[in-house]
Amino acid sequence: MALLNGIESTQELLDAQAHVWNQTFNYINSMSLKCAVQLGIPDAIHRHGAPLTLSQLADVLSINKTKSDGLFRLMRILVQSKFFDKVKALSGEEEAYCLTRASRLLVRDEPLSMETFVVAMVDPIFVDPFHHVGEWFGDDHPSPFFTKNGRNVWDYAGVEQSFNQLFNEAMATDARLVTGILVQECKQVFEGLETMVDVGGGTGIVARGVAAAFPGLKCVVLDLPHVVAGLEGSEKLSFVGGDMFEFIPHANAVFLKWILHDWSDEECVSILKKCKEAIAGSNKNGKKVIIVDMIVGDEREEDKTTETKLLFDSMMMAALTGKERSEKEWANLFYTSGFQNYNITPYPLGLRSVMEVFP
Ligand SMILES: C[S@@+](CC[C@H](N)C(=O)[O-])C[C@H]1O[C@@H](n2cnc3c(N)ncnc32)[C@H](O)[C@@H]1O
Ligand SMILES: O=c1cc(-c2ccc(O)c(O)c2)oc2c(O)c(O)ccc12
Repeated sequence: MALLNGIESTQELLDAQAHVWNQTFNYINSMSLKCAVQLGIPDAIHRHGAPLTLSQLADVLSINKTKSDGLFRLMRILVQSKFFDKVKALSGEEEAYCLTRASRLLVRDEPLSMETFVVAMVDPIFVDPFHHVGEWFGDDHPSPFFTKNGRNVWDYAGVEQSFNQLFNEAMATDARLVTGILVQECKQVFEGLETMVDVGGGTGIVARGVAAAFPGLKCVVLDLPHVVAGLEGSEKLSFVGGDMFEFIPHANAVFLKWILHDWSDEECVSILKKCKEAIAGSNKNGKKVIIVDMIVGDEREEDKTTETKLLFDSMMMAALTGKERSEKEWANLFYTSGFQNYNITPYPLGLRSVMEVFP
């Protein structure tokens, strides 16, 4: 006899309950990560230069002594989620915590640190829109972020300086990590270019790195006025405040990293048409649009990769009007915008691909 529609055995019933628990409380993984970063646990272990026992960790973090059992439990869940490892302490039998690859990326002030990214993305201002997704399905607003804040992300950044800074810093952490890989592993994409405009290039980290790596190349960063305000260029790098839906400075190539996934298909076609105009005047053979974004729907990939891409897709829906696209959806955008062909370098950047689109 079925215990519940479709559930035949006690084991199935209990497995289903456990699954509901697991998914309901999944956010506690994010919050535990937030707490580790807030307390500076990755820094403490890094500074010590060797694994730290629980009591050493409690000492260096100056936590309230009555809370050391809490620290043990926080570390236990973070070992489970692979942010720390447990090893034998140098001094003897006691167990001690060391960094994993993931928590090495959370050490503050390291060149490739993602600490600011984590701090930003678990801040209530970034999390709140997710409490409004249900409401958004019934209203006329373009995104749950809009439902919550009465403005879209970019307008909000224009009026709330703290949000603007947090968002730009979060993006900069990714730009730092990606730039080194781009200029080393994807040289062929930039070789031969004399001018490139990084549209929505934020604070200019990618453009600065690419310009430095290719001697004959000058870069322009186009971003909204509140993003580029006060930024200093150089002989090889200049900043332009403006709107990519209105005008994109002319160049041999346009670079778009983490731009098109922010926007709907119609909005992407408008952007891509402006990109086409920007490269049209160039007499170089190499004229193209270079896109760095994810491609979803590769059946050979691991479950966790697909899950992470779908998390990004949901984030684009909650924060903006964008989405993560399959290769077919990307190709559709390119052809609808008047481009003739494209070339994909799959996964030089982990979950993201590099797409070159030709007029
Ligand atoms: C997700 S961020 C990506 C930043 C950068 N490309 C990176 O990957 O680090 C999107 C960028 O697009 C910019 N942006 C949004 N609307 C824009 C517009 N209409 N014109 C130019 N830039 C815009 C934002 O200010 C932001 O810097
Ligand atoms: O990591 C990101 C996070 C967000 C984001 C914005 C507003 C929110 O309320 C929110 O919860 C998340 O926006 C991004 C984006 O727009 C990108 O193009 C690439 C990455 C991110």
